[in-house]
Amino acid sequence: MKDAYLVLEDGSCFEGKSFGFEKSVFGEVVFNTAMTGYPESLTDPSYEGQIMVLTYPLIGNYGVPSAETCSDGLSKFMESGRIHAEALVVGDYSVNYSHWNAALSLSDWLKQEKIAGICGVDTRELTKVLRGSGVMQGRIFIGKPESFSPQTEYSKINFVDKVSCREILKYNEGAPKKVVLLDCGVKENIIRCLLRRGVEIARVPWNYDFSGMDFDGVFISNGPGNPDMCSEAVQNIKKAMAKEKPIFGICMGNQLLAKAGGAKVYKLKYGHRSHNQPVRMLGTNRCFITSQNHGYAVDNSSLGDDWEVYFENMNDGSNEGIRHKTKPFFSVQFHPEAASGPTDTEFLFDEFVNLL
Ligand SMILES: NC(=O)CC[C@H](N)C(=O)O
Repeated sequence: MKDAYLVLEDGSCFEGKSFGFEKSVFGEVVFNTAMTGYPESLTDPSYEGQIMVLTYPLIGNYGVPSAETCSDGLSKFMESGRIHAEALVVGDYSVNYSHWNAALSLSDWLKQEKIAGICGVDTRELTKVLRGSGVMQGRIFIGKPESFSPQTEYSKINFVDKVSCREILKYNEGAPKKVVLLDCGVKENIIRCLLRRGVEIARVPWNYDFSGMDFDGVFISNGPGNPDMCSEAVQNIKKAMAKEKPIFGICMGNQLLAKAGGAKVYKLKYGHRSHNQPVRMLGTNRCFITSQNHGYAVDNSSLGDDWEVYFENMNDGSNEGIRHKTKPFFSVQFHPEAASGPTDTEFLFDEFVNLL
């Protein structure tokens, strides 16, 4: 294994060994504290442009499932057709793996997908740096480290345009209820969750003006990067709101619906990326443990009078969802589809489909 380094924009340097594809890449360095789920997280399009650091020390021990797809083109086990993270940074890489569903090792998968990976890094120490200073950009070097200063700002790149579908894709055609799915980089388990509830889906590109389509409801997906880069989507969501049909959004979908309702988003210091984020449904004592992956959040103080906070994060009080006071529009910042993570909030898909 070659020596490999992660150099952060503040100059800190972490040394490890390359266990993935040998290439120098850069990205926004973010940490995820989940204990499992690296196949799903790596293929989550919301990680486009980011270097993923896993704090759980033992990674790779259950291998990676196969990339096989179903007849509708959706992946059987992954969240999209490829790895989206720019690189993976772990503590102990487990060379031996064992799982009923494993098809190959994590190392072989990274090499096959041409994604850099470093192991042997004290990822908890690295996480303390990111928690202290906030997320920052970093670069992976193979062989010997150099100094690094980012050329482009993460927040100025339209990553959604890189991961959204290019043409309309239909699923379960002919079903009685039709959902337009605005694809900002949708995780495939969201599509599976909707299909299990018997709806037809028209998956449209992130900037497609779907307002003239025939639909019973709109779903706004998760997606990478800064929601302020998606103003075309916000305009089209505003047009859809005028029709007063049900709208449900997840993660980026929460941020875009909030923006369409006139609210603002801001960047969190180091985001929420884990399987154990506690959220409370406002106005109740119902708490749920949720799976999350986001760096931006809706500013509650900017919500208009027609809107209310639906969920709040019990760690830091930040917004975890919004709801219109009189119309069937709601969205959440966490991931009710899980994949990976707890499934406590999957009932939100039922609420959406029941409204159609
Ligand atoms: N998973 C997501 O949809 C993330 C939304 C947005 N890119 C953020 O980081 O906040």
